[in-house]
Amino acid sequence: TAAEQEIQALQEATIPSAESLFILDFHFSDFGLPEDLTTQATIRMFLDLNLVQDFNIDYKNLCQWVLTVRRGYRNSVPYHNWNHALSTAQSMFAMLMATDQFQTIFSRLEILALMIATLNHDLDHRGVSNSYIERSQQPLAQLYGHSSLENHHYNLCLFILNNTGSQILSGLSSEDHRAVLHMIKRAILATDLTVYMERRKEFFSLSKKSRVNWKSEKKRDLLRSMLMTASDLSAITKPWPEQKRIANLVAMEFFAQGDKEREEFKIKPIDIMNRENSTRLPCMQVEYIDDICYPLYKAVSRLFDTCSPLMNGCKKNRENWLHLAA
Ligand SMILES: C=CCCOc1ncc(C(=C)O)cc1-c1nc2c(CC)[n+](C3CN(CC)C3)[nH]c2c(=O)[nH]1
Repeated sequence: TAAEQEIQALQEATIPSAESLFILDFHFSDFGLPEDLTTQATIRMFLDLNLVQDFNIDYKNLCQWVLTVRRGYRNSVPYHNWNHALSTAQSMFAMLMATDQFQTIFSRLEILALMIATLNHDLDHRGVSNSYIERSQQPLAQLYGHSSLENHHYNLCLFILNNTGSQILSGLSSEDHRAVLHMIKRAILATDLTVYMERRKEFFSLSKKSRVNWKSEKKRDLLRSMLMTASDLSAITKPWPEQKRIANLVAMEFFAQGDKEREEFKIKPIDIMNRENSTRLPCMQVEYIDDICYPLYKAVSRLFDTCSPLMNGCKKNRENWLHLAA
């Protein structure tokens, strides 16, 4: 079948180096990257983090797993699609590869969990938020209640990992298997912005300490969650042409939800989802950066200065949006 041929082609492909794919760069953009190179870039990340070797991952299973995860995203959705999943995983990869401290703070199993979680964190996203799902009483809301979407993303991640032919965790001991699934679930649920807003205060105070004892599992869990959000929102740190392009995709998706909310629920959508506010998009972006993004990148950069390109990119985009808002 076509799927089997695609797995075969990926399995036989010579995977380009990280340098030639620019996946070590914080300013990486997958814009224009052909689809088959996006799957090869994912394989390259797993290879260069030594995960294939450390966890005895069968290479054919890894290829099938990557292709199945890619197919799990809807290309009908402007922003929350495979490209967003890949960029999120690449941001995590760039931070992990740039920061020696992460190699000592995190175990190999934690690195594996973060890479699986970033790639799977928005699986089957429909381009609408939790609040829309809950209001429209979609089955997902009945099924999962709060963080309904993130629970759905995790369950699909689990489904693919259990699928014959894509069981990349089959080489793990049962203890490691249980531990990595727990960390993957925590990491995916951490990408719900409400969870991030609840937990970030503790992280910000940690970032002001001169020294942090990362031996504590509680602190490492918090750090993993914050790095998930830093990766998830990393488009806000990209060079202006890329940020502008992404903002248009996000706006398309948000305004489409706003239109549906007006149509189906006869309600006025929130500001960022209200197409009538599109002229105020720049100043909404400045607010978004000030309230949600910049404080996170500042805290991460304070703890790990190798990640400061994320903070600087975010600061630069604030200036760019402010200039447009004037
Ligand atoms: C209409 C949207 C304009 C474009 O918006 C964007 N463009 C680009 C990026 C990016 C990451 O590069 C991000 C955004 C962007 N994303 C936003 C999100 C989801 C992460 N929220 C949540 C929902 N709200 C709670 C109610 C907080 N507000 C946002 C915003 O104002 N802008």
